[in-house]
Amino acid sequence: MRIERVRLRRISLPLVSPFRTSLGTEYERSALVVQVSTPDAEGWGECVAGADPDYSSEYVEGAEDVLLRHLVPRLLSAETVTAHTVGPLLAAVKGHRMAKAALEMAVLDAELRSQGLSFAAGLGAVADRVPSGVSVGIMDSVPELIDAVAAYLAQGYQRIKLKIEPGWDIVPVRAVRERFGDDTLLQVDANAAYTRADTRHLARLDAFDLLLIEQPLDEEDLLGHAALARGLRTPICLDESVVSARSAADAIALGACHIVNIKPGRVGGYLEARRIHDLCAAAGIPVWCGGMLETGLGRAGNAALAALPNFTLPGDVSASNRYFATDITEPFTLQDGHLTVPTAPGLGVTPIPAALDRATRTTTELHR
Ligand SMILES: CC(=O)N[C@@H](Cc1ccc2ccccc2c1)C(=O)O
Ligand SMILES: [Mg+2]
Repeated sequence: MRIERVRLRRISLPLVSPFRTSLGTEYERSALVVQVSTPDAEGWGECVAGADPDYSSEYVEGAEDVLLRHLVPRLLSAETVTAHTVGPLLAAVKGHRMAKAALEMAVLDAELRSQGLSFAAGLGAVADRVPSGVSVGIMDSVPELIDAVAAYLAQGYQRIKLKIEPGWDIVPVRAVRERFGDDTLLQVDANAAYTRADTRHLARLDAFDLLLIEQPLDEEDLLGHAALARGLRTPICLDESVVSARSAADAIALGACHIVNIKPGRVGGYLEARRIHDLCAAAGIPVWCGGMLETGLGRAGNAALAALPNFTLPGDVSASNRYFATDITEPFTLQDGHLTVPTAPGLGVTPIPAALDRATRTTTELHR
């Protein structure tokens, strides 16, 4: 395909409720929507970088700058581009995986739409719906947490993930386990808030029969996670540490993780996400699809990815209304605890022009 024009929209969507993690509290989602125009089709992508470089080194202004200055020009000057050649075309630019992922996603969307193929068909989905889990933030009190979890379970969420940090871990996890019983699927996510010195403290979580503990230590501390894995019964899951298929292979070989949270934006795109899925399947490591407070665009791609065979644990692909009162696409809704995998060509969803315009703060476009 020949890329004629690329449009970047900085958008902002208010969150239905503040979302607090060990990284801080978010009140709105600032994101970047990428639109690629080719003679055959339009393609849509979403950059998952947050407002601040706290989850990873990327942040939305930086992503916008590297796209405009270094990434988009490389695609506009190429004679033809396919989703599989985006990675090699951009390889000379180091890092910036979330920015690259957004561009590859838009090219993949345009390519699949022009072929009349859905993301699910293109990626190799084997299910037409996926079980939906939910990520629950740190709250001001345990009673508030219990009320929030009760509401999500009533909506049908099949798995509860609690954000934890030092000072908010054992007590809230015990309260949720005791209030909602042993059959509730429960896991925690520390966003790297602990250190190796916390091993004995984190081992106290073994009492609560958790599915996993996600990213307890610093993203670069693979040996620390391997040592922690030897000190805990609860399986270790990595998120921030897994930035590519190579880093997934290294983490698994070092015994640093038993489970992987796959996020297409964090690893450079849906094609690398599938490589990690395949590598983990070969290694007997189950995976699940993480969330980055995506709009319906990223949510559509993630629902398709989560339908691949080794995604055997419920992911954080929640309904749109977990985060947004109004999405920029038709909302994803929970049906019997599942999200339906889109079947229309490409992502299967497109932004609703009025909603996209309302959320748009700035638009920049580059032509050939
Ligand atoms: C659903 C979930 O827990 N997501 C991330 C954390 C997270 C939380 C808030 C975010 C806000 C803006 C951008 C990225 C963000 C990532 C995680 O699994 O670790
Ligand atoms: Mg996480």
